[in-house]
Amino acid sequence: MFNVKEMLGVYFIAGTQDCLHLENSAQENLLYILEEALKNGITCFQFREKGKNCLQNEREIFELAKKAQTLCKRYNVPFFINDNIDLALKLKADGIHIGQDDKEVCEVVKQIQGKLLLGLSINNLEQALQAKDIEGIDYFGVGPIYKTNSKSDAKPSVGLDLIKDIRKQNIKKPLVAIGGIQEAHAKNILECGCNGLAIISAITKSKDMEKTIHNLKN
Ligand SMILES: Cc1ncc(COP(=O)(O)OP(=O)(O)O)c(N)n1
Ligand SMILES: Cc1ncsc1CCOP(=O)(O)O
Ligand SMILES: [Mg+2]
Repeated sequence: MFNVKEMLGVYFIAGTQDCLHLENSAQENLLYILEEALKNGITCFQFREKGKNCLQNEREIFELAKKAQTLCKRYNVPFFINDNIDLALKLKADGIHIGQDDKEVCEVVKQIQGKLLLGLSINNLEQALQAKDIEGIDYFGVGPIYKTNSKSDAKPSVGLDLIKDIRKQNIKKPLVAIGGIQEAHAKNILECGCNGLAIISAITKSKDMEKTIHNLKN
């Protein structure tokens, strides 16, 4: 239903913990920022309720995710869940994103039975080589490319070399870069062979969403 390479273009990720800097409640802020981002052309959204100050109550998380999903549906933008496979299946999300420290990827492929698109985080070339032929993985999230303030347990940043190395190995999976990405980085990253940019703070903290998303796309 969605074209994966196109979907990765401007891939926005957020949860309430990323939206504490505005006036209203973090939940209202998240939905407000998400709708602004949708209006201005993000191509994918990942609901990632995680880290310091995130919601703890399962019911609240479910209800908020559902509201975010309804917004994404209105704009025909794919809706992903981070980490929580049960939540993604329950909501009939479009996709799930998992990392190297989450459930083993082949187990996830089996569990989701083709019902969800699947993204896997890649932090080094060995991981990419290991996962390159696994059917059912739709894309790799490669990074952190630069230093990030949005994930306290992020791995050391890898720079653009990892993207170049993955493409030099002729790995064909769609790639989205993540970690510390700002508008000014977009051109360089895409020229290294990435299909898109995954972003938290450059969007949640943007003072001009239209300009930010336009610059990330062009
Ligand atoms: C698109 C995308 N790429 C990478 C990540 C990071 O996933 P992970 O390494 O599992 O870390 P957490 O996000 O779960 O803290 C991502 N979420 N999305
Ligand atoms: C979830 C995640 N995984 C690797 S870096 C990162 C955070 C990206 O956030 P930002 O775009 O604010 O650096
Ligand atoms: Mg994870």
